[in-house]
Formats: sequence, structure tokens, C-alpha cells
Amino acid sequence: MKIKKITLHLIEQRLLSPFVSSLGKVDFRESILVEVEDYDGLVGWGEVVAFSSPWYTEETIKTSWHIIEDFFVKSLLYEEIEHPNELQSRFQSVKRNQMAKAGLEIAIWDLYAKVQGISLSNAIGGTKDKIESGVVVSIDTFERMLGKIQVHIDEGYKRVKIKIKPGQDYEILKEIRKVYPDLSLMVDANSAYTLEDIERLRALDEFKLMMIEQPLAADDIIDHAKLQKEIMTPVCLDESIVTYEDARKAIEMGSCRVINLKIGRVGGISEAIKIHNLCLEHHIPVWCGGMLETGISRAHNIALASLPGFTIPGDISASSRYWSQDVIKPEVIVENGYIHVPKEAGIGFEVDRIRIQQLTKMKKVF
Ligand SMILES: O=C(O)CCC(=O)c1ccccc1C(=O)O
Ligand SMILES: [Mg+2]
Repeated sequence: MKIKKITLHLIEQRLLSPFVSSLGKVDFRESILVEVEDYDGLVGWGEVVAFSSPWYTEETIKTSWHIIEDFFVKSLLYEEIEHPNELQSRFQSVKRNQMAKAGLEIAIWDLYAKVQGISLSNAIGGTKDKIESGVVVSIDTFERMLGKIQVHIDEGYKRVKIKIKPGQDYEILKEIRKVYPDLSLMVDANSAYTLEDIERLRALDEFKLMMIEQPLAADDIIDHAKLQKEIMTPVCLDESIVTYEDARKAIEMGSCRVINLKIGRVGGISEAIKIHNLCLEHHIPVWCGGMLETGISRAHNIALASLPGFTIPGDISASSRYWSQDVIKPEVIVENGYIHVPKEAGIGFEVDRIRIQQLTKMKKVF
């Protein structure tokens, strides 16, 4: 493959309903869509999942644009690339900035699969033709949270994750379990607790949660290991796992029993596959996290989640969960709790250029 042209599209959409976690609220979502084109006119699509402000990780839309434009574009254009796995070493001179790296890397994975004429799922060794879909319920009043859970159960979702924080945890879970004693239920704290809260977190054991996601600091694996010894609920790490090395150390330390994998957070599909393989070896289940993404990143998530180690339904929901109209055709739909893994070449969805144009705030061609 040789890349002839790279286009960055900055788009903005309003979420159908605000997303609220312990870290704050998101109403509007900016995204950078990355388009790479080779000399045969084949096009690969990627997405940078950083947010407009650095509330979830340190990257932002602006920092990732800067990193891509000023450090990566020149080193990729007109260069022979045999396989997307090479990109990790090409990106090595830039520390971290995983979401900027991932945005480009996944576009080149899509292009690579299209050049081979195979689906992205196939290209990465996916084994499933459908994946289980889970959904996330934001922090809200108990009444509205319970109402949303019922809506999502009716929509067929296989698993519900609710966002929690101190004071919005035990009581809401008690209410949920009264109505849904057998629901596949998990919680995500986005680092809202410390080791001082061990008693409070141990109290959640009675709810038989599938896991508690990222209860402690985003950069911690030591305190999570201490916490895991004190509670029965499996600890899942999200923010703490940014590289393969983070995953290796967390597993060795006993910091978690489950890992949430996000392509953007770990710098691309190649790194995500390595972490997946490590987890398979160590019998650590993985699942695919969500980033309030457009259909492009969602399509990459679907391909990733078709790997055999993804044994827990991910935060991969339908396009209509957040968007009035997605940027891909057809949109992602959930049927009886499953999402079909496309067999068409690359990500397996058409990108809707007219929709992208409607949403574009800025565009640059290299
Ligand atoms: O896909 C969803 O609906 C929400 C996924 C989610 O929880 C999330 C969304 C944006 C940033 C961080 C997180 C998280 O998993 O912590
Ligand atoms: Mg999380």
C-alpha cells in the first residue's frame, strides 16, 4: 500500500441524550474522521475518539489534530506500507498520544482489508459472525435510570452498565436489583473512589455485579490490586490500560479480573490484538468499550469484538443510541441483542459523505 492522500474531517453532532458519568456531562460530540486513499483510489476510514476537552484522557480533538498533522502525515504519505502492524514502529518517536495514533492506524487497517478484498474482522482473525451488544445508562434520577433500563431491555440489549459515583451507587443498585434480580448488570465509576471507600465498595458485592469498572485512579494498578483482594466483585480496568505493558503488569499484580479494550485508548488495532491475545493466555475476559463514537469507529469496534477473547457483551450499541443520523450506511442495528459482523470488504459499511459534509466544521487535505 502507498498512501496518496490523507483527509481529516472535523465534525460535530449533538448527542440524542446527554452522557453523564462521575467525570461530568457530554452534550455535543466533536470527532475527527480520518480518510486515507491509495494510488488505486481505494479509501480507508478511521476516527480519532479524543474528546473536545481532556476529561477522560489527556488528549483532545486539537492535540490529536496537531499530532497527526505535524508528526504523522509526512511520514506516511507516499511511503510503502506492507502491513498495518508496521505503523507502531513508525509512530514510536511520538510518546503516547494513543488516540491520534489509533485514528490513523485504523484507517490504514480498513484500507489494508479493502486491498485484500476481505472484511476487517477477517483481516484481524475474527471468528464470530455476530457479537453481543450491551448498553450504558448515564447517572440521572433513579426514576429516569430505571425507565431507561426498561427501554434498553425491551430493545433487546444483553447487558446493562450503569455509571456510578459515591452517593449514587448502593441505593440505585438496590432499586435496580429489586426490579431486575437476574439482569446482567455492571457498573463504571470512572475513578470516583479511593481506597478509603473499601467498605462502600464491598457493600456492592451483594448485587452480584458482573464487574466494577475503573473504581480507582486512572493511572493506578497498585491500589486496584489491594481493592480486588478486599471485594468479591471482579475489578475491570479501563483508563489504567493504555499499552500492552500496562495490561501485562496489571494481570501480574492481580489488579483486575477483566479488561475493557478500547482501540483509541491503546493506540490502535495492532496493540488491541496483542492485549487480547495476552488476556486469552491468562484467562482474563475482555470486552470492547465505547467512546460515544460515530459509525466509523463503531464498525472497527464490531470487527475487534469478533475476536474469540471477547466473551462479555461490550459497550457497542446501535447507531440510534446516540445519533439522529449516523455517518455510515446501513446504520448499526441491534437485533435480539446481537450486532451482525459485516462480511463486506474493510469495515463493511458505506460512509455517507453527504452526512459528513452536513456535520463538518473543518476539513484539511494532505
Ligand atoms: O458507549 C457508551 O454508551 C458509553 C461508554 C462509556 O462508558 C464511556 C464513554 C466515553 C468515555 C468513557 C467511557 C467509559 O467507558 O468510561
Ligand atoms: Mg469506563
